[in-house]
Amino acid sequence: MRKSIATVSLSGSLSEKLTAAAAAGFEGVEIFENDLIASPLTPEEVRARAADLGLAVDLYQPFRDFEAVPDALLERNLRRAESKFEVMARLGADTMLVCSSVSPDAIDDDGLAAEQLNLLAGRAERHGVRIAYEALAWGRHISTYDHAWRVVEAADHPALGTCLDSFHILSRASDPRGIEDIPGEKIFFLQLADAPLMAMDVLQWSRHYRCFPGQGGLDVAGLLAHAVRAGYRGPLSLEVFNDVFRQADAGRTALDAMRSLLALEESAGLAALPEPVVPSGFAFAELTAADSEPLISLLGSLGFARTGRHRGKPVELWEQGEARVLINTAGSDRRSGPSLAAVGLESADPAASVRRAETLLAPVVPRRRGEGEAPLDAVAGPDGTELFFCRTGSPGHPSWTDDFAPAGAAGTPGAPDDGGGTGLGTIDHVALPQPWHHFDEAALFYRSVLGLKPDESQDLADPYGLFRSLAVAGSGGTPLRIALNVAPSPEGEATRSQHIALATDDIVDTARRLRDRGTPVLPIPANYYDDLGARYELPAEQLARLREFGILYDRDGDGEFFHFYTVTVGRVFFEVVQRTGGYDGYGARNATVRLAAQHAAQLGAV
Ligand SMILES: O=C(O)c1ccc(O)c(O)c1
Ligand SMILES: [Mg+2]
Repeated sequence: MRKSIATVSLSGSLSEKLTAAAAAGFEGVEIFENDLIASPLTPEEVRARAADLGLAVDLYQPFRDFEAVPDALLERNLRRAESKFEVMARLGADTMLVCSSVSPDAIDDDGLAAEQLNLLAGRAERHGVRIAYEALAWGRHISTYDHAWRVVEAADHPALGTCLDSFHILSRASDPRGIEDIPGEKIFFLQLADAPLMAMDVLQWSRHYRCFPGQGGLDVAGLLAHAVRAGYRGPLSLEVFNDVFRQADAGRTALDAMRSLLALEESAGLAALPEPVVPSGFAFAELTAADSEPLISLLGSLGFARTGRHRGKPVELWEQGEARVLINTAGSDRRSGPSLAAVGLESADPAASVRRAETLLAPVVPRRRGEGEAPLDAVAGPDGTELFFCRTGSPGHPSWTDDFAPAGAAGTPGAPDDGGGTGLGTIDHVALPQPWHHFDEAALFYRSVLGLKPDESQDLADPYGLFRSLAVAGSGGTPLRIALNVAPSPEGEATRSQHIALATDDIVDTARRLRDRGTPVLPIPANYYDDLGARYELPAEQLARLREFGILYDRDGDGEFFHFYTVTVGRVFFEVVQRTGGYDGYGARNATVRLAAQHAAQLGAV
């Protein structure tokens, strides 16, 4: 369907908003009145600018506080409307949004509201304009979509229809099935917005926390399907009031918005996109380091062995069990230290993974491929992490591992025969910090592009601010898991630490081996274990082991989670985890202790 966006959803000047919307592929815009009033461009110039960009002005909005007023006010309101119709003619807009009145002057009388809306529609018709009447969730007397429709139906004018807005409908938990009782041609406009589920005043919720469909907790796809079944064929228009988007780059927000609409059409059964290929696990995690010594020393102490060297690039492969880490010493910044630059995702069909990603506007990473090297396709995630689609060691398919020549000499640290591993077998998850103003974008990206399912998002206390985290995961017994987070730092900049979590079947055994090998582990305060003893009836012996090795603990039903951390090198640290009994989380309740311990360790190091 045709895709539009309200200018209120994007940052910048009106002209910047139009440019961003067009660049992302939108076909129309809703012009928000304040954006026009604040613009130095005349309505004619806005119209010409939009036309040059291939954008139609689908809606002029909003006109407020019109209906059900005493006679004296009615005349004034009609005059006000006339002057807006003139502006609309200059803009080339043919539909005006009128939102339900919030004015104390409005009278609680549906008959009067209908009568006056009929008058307004008559005036509009003479200007070639249609009126789309929308119930604001906080309207004074009319606040639900079905009520607004009853009034529109009673007003019975061809130039009057209704505007449905998913936020107003779903925020009030109205039953959207009633949309199908409205004749499609009387739904003049459809505005789409999602929002995180929050218990708060609905006006504040609407004006500050709306987000693009797929980024919140409302069933926008279900609502859209009802509107289409009712016969609605007009634009799908995003109207998102959001404090973060107001500050973010408009071009980037517009792309995020378009990705949201593409995924929404798919969810509502209106369009078929290339199927997502849900990654089944991690092929590798790639760390870049100009000086790889500290990293090599840490990986070696974790029991990893250097098993391969890339045939064409300064990249080493380190392995333990099925956990693979690449160390790339080319072109990275010496000052920032080691960082996680890429992850390999196991895909049953890498080419199909890329097709899906491209369709959803993920930037494809240009790839220089040496002669005879396996094809390796990557897209960039919202934080810049490269995501490679891999099919590792599958007979009959090229594998990225073929590009590595065996490495490692007996007797050197990290050589395959240096005494064996420490029980670490796979990458359990990776944690990727996100820029704070792209957090919602990241959630939608991983969900739509990779077909991962988001968990509930968590807001946790960090000693110096708020730590926000959202996990996304695939399916199956050992699903691919990625934790997205935003953390503050004392300098006010987001903490950019990334981590790789490695799984063991016996965490105490692994911890003991690591201690023997001198692996630097993050110390956990004794108070934590006193509290753990009070909260859970853990056997004294077990509690003592946890305390001894700095292991954190969480429980969910019958499932248990044990985990501890290494120190941080550059931007990166490792976590060791053990899951039992179907535990599906990440030990979020321990994050506050972990973050405090990391801040303390950092201060200690300074
Ligand atoms: O918050 C508002 O005032 C407002 C205005 C116009 C809309 O379409 C809307 O949904 C909300
Ligand atoms: Mg609206």
